[in-house]
Amino acid sequence: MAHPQVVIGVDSSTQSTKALAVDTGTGRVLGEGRAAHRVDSRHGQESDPEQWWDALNTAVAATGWADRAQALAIGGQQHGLVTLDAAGRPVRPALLWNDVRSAPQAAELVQEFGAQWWAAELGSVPGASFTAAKWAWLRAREPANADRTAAVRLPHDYLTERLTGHAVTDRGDASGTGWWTPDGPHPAVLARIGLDPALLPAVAPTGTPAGRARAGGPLRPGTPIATGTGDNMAAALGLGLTAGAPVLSLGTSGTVYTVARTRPADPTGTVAGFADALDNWLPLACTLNCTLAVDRIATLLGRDREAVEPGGTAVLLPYLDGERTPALPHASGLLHGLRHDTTAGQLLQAAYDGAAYSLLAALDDVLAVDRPAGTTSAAGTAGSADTPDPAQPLLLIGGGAQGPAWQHTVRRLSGRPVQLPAARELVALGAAAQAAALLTGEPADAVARRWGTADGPVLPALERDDAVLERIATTISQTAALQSGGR
Ligand SMILES: Nc1ncnc2c1ncn2[C@@H]1O[C@H](COP(=O)(O)OP(=O)(O)O)[C@@H](O)[C@H]1O
Ligand SMILES: O=C(CO)[C@@H](O)[C@H](O)COP(=O)(O)O
Repeated sequence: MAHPQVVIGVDSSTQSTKALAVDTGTGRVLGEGRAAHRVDSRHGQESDPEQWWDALNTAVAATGWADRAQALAIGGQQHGLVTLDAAGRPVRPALLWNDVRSAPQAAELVQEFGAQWWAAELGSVPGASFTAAKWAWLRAREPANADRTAAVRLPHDYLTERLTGHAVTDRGDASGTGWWTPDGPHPAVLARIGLDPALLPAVAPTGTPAGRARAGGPLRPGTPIATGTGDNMAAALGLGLTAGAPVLSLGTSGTVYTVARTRPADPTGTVAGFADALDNWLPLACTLNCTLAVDRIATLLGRDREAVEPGGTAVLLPYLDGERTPALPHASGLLHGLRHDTTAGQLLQAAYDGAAYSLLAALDDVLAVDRPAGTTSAAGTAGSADTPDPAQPLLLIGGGAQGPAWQHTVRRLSGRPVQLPAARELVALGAAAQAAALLTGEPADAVARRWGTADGPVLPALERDDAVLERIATTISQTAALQSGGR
C-alpha cells in the first residue's frame, strides 16, 4: 500500500497545544499529541511564550509523524502581545487575549478616534483584547519593556518564526491586532500607540508559505511551513465554512462567527471585523467567560458539570474574568433572583444560560454583515442569496460542544437546530488543511470540505426560552455594579 501524504496541524490555544497528523487524501487523523500551558492569573492573564514552543515540540513529537510530515501550520490564540528583544527572547510574558488590564487604554483609543472611525477604518472597535490596546498598556505601564522590544508578534507568528526563522503573519490573525488593514498597518494607530512598523512581521499573501523548517525544531529541516492563522480563522478553515453558515465555539473563550463577503463595520464593537484566512471576512463576537467559568461554578457548587436542573428564577452571570461581550471589562460574577426553593442544579443551569446568552444575542448581528440594509433574516423574505436562514443549523464546536448540558442550553436559548461535527479539534484540522493546501494547490477550505469535517448529527430545534433571555437581558441592563465589579 502506498504511504499516505501526511501534514501536521497545530492548535496553540490558551490552555494547551494540540497537534494532529492528518492524511491529506482522506482527512483521517493518524496521530495526536497534546501538552498543557500554564497561565499566570495573579495580575492579569499572562503566559511565557517559550513554554508554547516547548509544548509545540512535545505535541508534534507525540503525533508520531514529526520526521515524516510533509508540511505543518499553526492556529493560535488570537490577539496576544508577544514582545521579543534583539536576541529574539521574550522581553516579558505574553499578555493574553483575556487580560483586561488594557481596558482603560482601549477606552482611550475609542474615545480619541471615535467608534465610527474605528469601524470604518479598521473594521473593528478595539476592546481590551486587541493587541493595540495591550501595546498601549505596555507603553504606559512598563515603558522600559516597550523600549527594549525589538519585535512584536502574535502567538502563532512567534511559533512560526521559531520554526522557520522568518517573521511572517497572515491577514486573519493580523486583523485582531487593531492596526491591520488590507493596505498595511494603519499609520495613525501605530503613531498613537508609539509602535514602530519595523517591529512587525510581514503579512504573507493567502496561500503562500511562511518558509521551511530549520534544524533544531520538531520537524525534518526543509519541511514547508504554512503561515498559520488565528484559532477562530483556523476553525473556519477546518469546517470548510461557507458564507452565512453560523458557528458557535465553546472553549476557554466563547465565540460566534460566520464567513462574510462584506467587510464588517460595527460601531457598537460587539462584532469584530476580522479577516478570514482566505480572502473573505470573519465577523465574530467573543466572550471571555465560557467553559472554564461554568466549570468553576460547578466546582463551587460541588456538582458534576452535567448535573443541571431546569426552572427557577435565578440569573447567574459568570463574568469571573470581567467580560468582553457585553463590554464590561471590570465586571465580576453576579447572582440574582435567589428564592428559598432555588436548587443547586438550577444555579448551575443559570451559569450555562448566562454564558451562552451574550453569544446568542450577538448572532443576529454577526449574520447581518452580508445582509443588504432593509432586508430581514426571516426565511422567505426579501434578501440576497446570502440571507441567513434561521433554520440553518448552528455548528457547535470546541471542547464544550461535547457536553450534553451545553448542547441543550444552546438549543433552548437559540431556538435553532444544532449540528455537532464528528471531527474534533477543528482548529488543528484547519491548520492541517492549510498545510495540505500548500502541497495540493487547493484552497484550504476546499480541502476541509473534501475531508467532510463538518459532517455530524443535527439535533432538532427546541422552542426558544424567551422568558430566560428576557430575564438575563433585564438583569444586565439594570445592574450598575457590573460596570465596576461590585467594588
Ligand atoms: N465532555 C465535555 N463536556 C463539557 N465540556 C467539556 C467536555 N470536554 C471538555 N470540555 C470543556 O472544554 C474546554 C476546553 O475546550 P477547548 O476548545 O479545547 O479549549 P481552548 O479554547 O483552550 O482550545 C474545557 O475548559 C472544558 O470545560
Ligand atoms: O480573543 C479571541 C477571539 O477574538 C479568542 O477566541 C482567542 O482566540 C482565544 O481562543 P481559545 O484559547 O479560547 O481557543
